[in-house]
Amino acid sequence: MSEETDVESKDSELVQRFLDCAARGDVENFEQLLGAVDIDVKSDRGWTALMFAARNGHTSVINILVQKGCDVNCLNASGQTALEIAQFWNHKEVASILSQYRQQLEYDQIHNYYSLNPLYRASDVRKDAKQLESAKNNKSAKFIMFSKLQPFLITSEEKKKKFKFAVFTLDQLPSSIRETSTLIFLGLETWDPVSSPWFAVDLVEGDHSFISKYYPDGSFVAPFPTTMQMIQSHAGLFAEAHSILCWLDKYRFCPTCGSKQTVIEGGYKQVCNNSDCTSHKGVHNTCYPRVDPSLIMLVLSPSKKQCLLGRQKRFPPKMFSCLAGFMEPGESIEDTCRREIEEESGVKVGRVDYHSSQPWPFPATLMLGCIAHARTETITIDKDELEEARWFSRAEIAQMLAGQHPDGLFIPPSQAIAHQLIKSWATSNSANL
Ligand SMILES: NC(=O)c1ccc[n+]([C@@H]2O[C@H](COP(=O)([O-])OP(=O)(O)OC[C@H]3O[C@@H](n4cnc5c(N)ncnc54)[C@H](O)[C@@H]3O)[C@@H](O)[C@H]2O)c1
Ligand SMILES: [Mg+2]
Ligand SMILES: [Mg+2]
Ligand SMILES: [Mg+2]
Ligand SMILES: [Zn+2]
Repeated sequence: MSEETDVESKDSELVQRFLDCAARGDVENFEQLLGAVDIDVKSDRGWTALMFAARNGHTSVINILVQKGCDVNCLNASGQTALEIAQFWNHKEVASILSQYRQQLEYDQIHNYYSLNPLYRASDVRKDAKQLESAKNNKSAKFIMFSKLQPFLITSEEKKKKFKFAVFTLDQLPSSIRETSTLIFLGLETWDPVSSPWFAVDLVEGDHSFISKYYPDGSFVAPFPTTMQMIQSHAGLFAEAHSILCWLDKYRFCPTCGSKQTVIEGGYKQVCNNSDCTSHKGVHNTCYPRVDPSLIMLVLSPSKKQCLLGRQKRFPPKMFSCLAGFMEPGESIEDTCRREIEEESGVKVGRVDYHSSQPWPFPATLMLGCIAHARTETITIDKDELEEARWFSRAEIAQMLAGQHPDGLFIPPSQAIAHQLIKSWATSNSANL
């Protein structure tokens, strides 16, 4: 047996034991295996530990898994969730726990990567200087670190090959850091005003040895593409923190009069220090963080049998994706979608249906995902934007999704909304699509 297959078989043995402990409700052995395998690892039939525990009504295993941040929404090969399994086998207590999590995640909606931020943003707390100050001194406050717009990440022990933030507590944070750094108020853990507040710390130059003291294996990383491999809840925290920090970094001076600004409201607002500045009068949106709406669309052919994908020059070779473009002032979602498709491909679009959205925090794009229904088929590409664009059949998309396209063509990974748009069409039975 080669070394590699040896490692693989040890891994699969661990996975088997892990799933087996979940199925039997063997909490003691299950907890011991938690750090050794991916918490969402699946059996051959696509069953996770959560599903096995749900099948047999093991409430204690379910509680451990949900608290560790397992994927509650995941589907097995028959398309069932753990909640549906618990309901089917009439395990009421398990079903009640899982449905609470389902509500928290507003699970019936599609949640794209970077959008699962678990915090309550509590704008009332950040707007009240007194409450904000007491949140900063709350003994249960949590702090995540950034330096020069790079997040400080560690590998996740629950989900192998994934990253997460190193989370610091108040007593681990040198008081000098709190005085010199900007603290971004990210939100509270629950609606309860006394629950743990979370902050992102933008570290300035200086002695950061406290970081490596607590997390010697962590590092500051370039956000893209590493943050595409984070546990989902932390990807949501990253999206919030990174967009705000990029805004504070680039908009230091008042856009109205050019004076220096002061950061208030936990990083969510900047005020101009010039008392004569007109930004102090009336409603001014220049002092709030920006979000740039952008459309991304899967265009379906008039027969609905094909979809349109394109390649930008900067894409990795053989990757095709949905067409996309920024919204311009005074446009509706539908207007932007029709204009960008016609500009980039020459295809004329009729109806536009909204699908789902995704924060794209590089620095602050909001991707609005749509299904667009083409009225014409002829393609004339805009060479500045695209290298190639063509129609793909459902069968060809299925090959790309499975990584089995004969020419090696592929689509972006599941974390990209483009992937979700393409997949939902390729796997849908709806006559409308
Ligand atoms: N997730 C995906 O699969 C996927 C695929 C394609 C594009 N995208 C994203 O969609 C977004 C828009 O797509 P695009 O680049 O094709 O847009 P686009 O087709 O509008 O062309 C980009 C050009 O738009 C202009 N522009 C107008 N407003 C802008 C703004 N607010 N910020 C930056 N540039 C602006 C710039 O000149 C830029 O070069 C980008 O953020 C891109 O990263 C995502
Ligand atoms: Mg364009
Ligand atoms: Mg474009
Ligand atoms: Mg454009
Ligand atoms: Zn000003």
